[in-house]
Amino acid sequence: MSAAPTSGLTARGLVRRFGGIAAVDGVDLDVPPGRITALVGPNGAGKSTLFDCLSGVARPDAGRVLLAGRDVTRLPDHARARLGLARTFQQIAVFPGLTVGENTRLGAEQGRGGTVRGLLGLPAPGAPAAREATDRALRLFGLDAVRDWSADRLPTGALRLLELARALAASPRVLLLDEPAAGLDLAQTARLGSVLRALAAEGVALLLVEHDVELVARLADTVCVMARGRVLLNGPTAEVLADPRVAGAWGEAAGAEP
Ligand SMILES: Nc1ncnc2c1ncn2[C@@H]1O[C@H](COP(=O)(O)OP(=O)(O)OP(=O)(O)O)[C@@H](O)[C@H]1O
Repeated sequence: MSAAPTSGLTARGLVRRFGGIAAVDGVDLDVPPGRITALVGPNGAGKSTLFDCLSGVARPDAGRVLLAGRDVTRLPDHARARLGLARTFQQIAVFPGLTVGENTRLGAEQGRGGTVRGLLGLPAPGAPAAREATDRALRLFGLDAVRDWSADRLPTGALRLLELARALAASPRVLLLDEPAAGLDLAQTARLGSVLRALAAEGVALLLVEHDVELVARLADTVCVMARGRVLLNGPTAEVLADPRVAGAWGEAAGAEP
């Protein structure tokens, strides 16, 4: 087991059971700052359940989650969000009655500005900082032209980008993305890729669940392959993708023994 990094996100010995089934079964994972880590594996491998444990949507039955070196295992999702962890979901979740700009602004207001600054004894970030974070997120995802549209007018791809913009507006230090390219066209996927690389270059720690092999090969620094609740392989992208147990198809990992 590697030493716990002082920043980014770390999981040690995570277990999450549903009845008699361990959906996550003793997972160790490091999501370091400045890197893109991809989490892959066949349907039912436990990827979303692991995301739930990391983001605080679910409480693990055993193990620990560290955010920037701090044990957050018992903190709920909103408290982790204020400490710098943002997450998107497989099912797109935006507020349809609000505009694109208002949805994005919610991310800026729920993000780490408030509590982290508060803990440091600094004043709350205030409207200008939130506006700046909102504007930047909208610009990066090409949504400025539709910022006054009601979110329910957006097609699926743009809705996905809006969810990403809202997560980004929180100025996270750790960003968990559950199938961020689902529903995106080629141009939107390319935009997503360049935004994620830019965030990594700024020092954000990124973890993404992604089924698109080419996107993972192009973007990820490290790939973690899960099967049946366990980590089957974890290492540099090229090495993992060349491993015969993965063989170019995530689904085949299901049949391989660790
Ligand atoms: N709320 C739940 N109640 C009972 N079993 C669950 C629940 N959520 C997940 N599971 C089970 O846990 C296991 C892991 O599911 P999970 O959704 O985490 O896998 P996944 O890798 O994200 O799959 P997919 O790629 O299809 O999203 C599966 O066997 C699933 O049926």
